[in-house]
Amino acid sequence: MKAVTASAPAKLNLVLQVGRLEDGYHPLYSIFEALNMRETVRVTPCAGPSHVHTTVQLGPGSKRIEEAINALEPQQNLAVKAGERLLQEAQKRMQQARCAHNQGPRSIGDDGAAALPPGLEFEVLKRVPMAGGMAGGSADAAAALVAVNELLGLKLTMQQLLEIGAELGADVPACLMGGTSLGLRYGDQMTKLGHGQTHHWVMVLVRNGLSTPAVFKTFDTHQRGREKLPTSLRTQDRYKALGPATDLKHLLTNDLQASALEMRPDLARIMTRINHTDALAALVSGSGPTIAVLARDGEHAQQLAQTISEFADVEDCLCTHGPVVGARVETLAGPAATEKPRTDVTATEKSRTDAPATKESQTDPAATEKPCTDAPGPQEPQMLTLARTEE
Ligand SMILES: C[C@](O)(CO)[C@H](O)COP(=O)(O)OP(=O)(O)OC[C@H]1O[C@@H](n2ccc(N)nc2=O)[C@H](O)[C@@H]1O
Ligand SMILES: Nc1ncnc2c1ncn2[C@@H]1O[C@H](COP(=O)(O)OP(=O)(O)OP(=O)(O)O)[C@@H](O)[C@H]1O
Repeated sequence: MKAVTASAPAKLNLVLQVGRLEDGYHPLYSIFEALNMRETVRVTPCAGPSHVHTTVQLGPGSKRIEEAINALEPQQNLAVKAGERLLQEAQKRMQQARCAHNQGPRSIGDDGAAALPPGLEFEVLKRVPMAGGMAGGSADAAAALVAVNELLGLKLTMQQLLEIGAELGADVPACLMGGTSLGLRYGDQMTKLGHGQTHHWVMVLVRNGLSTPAVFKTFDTHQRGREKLPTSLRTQDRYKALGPATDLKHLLTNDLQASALEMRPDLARIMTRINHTDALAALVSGSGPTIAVLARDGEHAQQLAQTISEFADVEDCLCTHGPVVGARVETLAGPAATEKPRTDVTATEKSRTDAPATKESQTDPAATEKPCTDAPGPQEPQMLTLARTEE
């Protein structure tokens, strides 16, 4: 059994409308755009229990984030959770095959060529900030699902992966699907919106993360939940989400923004200063604290990144764009993700004098961005109703 490497994108909620708390979760009406900031996960079978090592490529904060992620118990890491979930699925299938064939094949493959490994080794190359509101952990889970599906020859469809992904975290389906997508209910009822124009963003990073449950809690304290949410895509939203930046700027909405800004006065100050630049628009990304700034084009994004990176409390600015393809296999036996040279330095780092803001945010050579028209892998259904069923 060979190593498999897969990648998955970060997300930005172009629209995030939030309803009132129901059974521990808030219903949503959200339009996601997959960003060209990709997490890469390399999976190898191993003889012992599953384990994970993460390398972070994020400029100034990398070492700190690396330590925090590597300090997590393997079973708490979303990449491991996702991979183990599929390993269990493979074990279940093998058991069923054994019963059906009375001590039949030892593997999940029809030929019984290889036994299942006891565990999996994950090497994660992280380029999405931790607890930044861009679904970095969910992207790790999405990449791990696609990689382990391939490694174990499970042949699960996109629909099946989306169902499993939704059980792991609310943002995992968006990272699997990529492109521009609508998420209803808990973000688990997904529809792909088709092919949109490219949008250029500056992702403004600050030093400390924000906990998603904590932001939802503040939101509830102020009873900010909408009584009613749209139950299907609003036509005007589709055009704005897929259209040029000049139309998109009129769509951007985040119901969690007020709560995130309230919890973090530093963000509120940065937002005020951004509003005095010539950016088309700015909003908090998901539950924050990252702020997404919409630019006219790539050059404008670089200029904005240069300006904003000088603001107080801004740790770094990353230029990126979307929409891009969802989770996909990159190579069947490529070099370890962590062995790849950092050819993708991107950040406008305040502390770095030799790195002008002229490069795009990450593009792993193995994960080179392509327009989302070439979305590979399992077939994408148009409308998907996923695991979290109504009680
Ligand atoms: C805010 C968003 O990023 C918008 O895309 C997502 O809804 C959050 O996605 P996520 O981080 O993958 O969230 P999960 O890991 O599933 O949930 C973390 C916690 O956030 C809260 N949560 C999450 C999603 C949701 N629709 N309502 C919630 O109240 C719950 O307390 C939950 O226990
Ligand atoms: N592979 C992982 N990468 C990052 N965090 C992880 C991972 N696995 C588990 N976690 C836990 O999940 C928490 C949130 O991580 P993540 O980086 O996905 O936040 P986020 O980007 O704000 O998420 P979202 O936008 O989906 O709300 C972390 O604080 C960490 O404890």
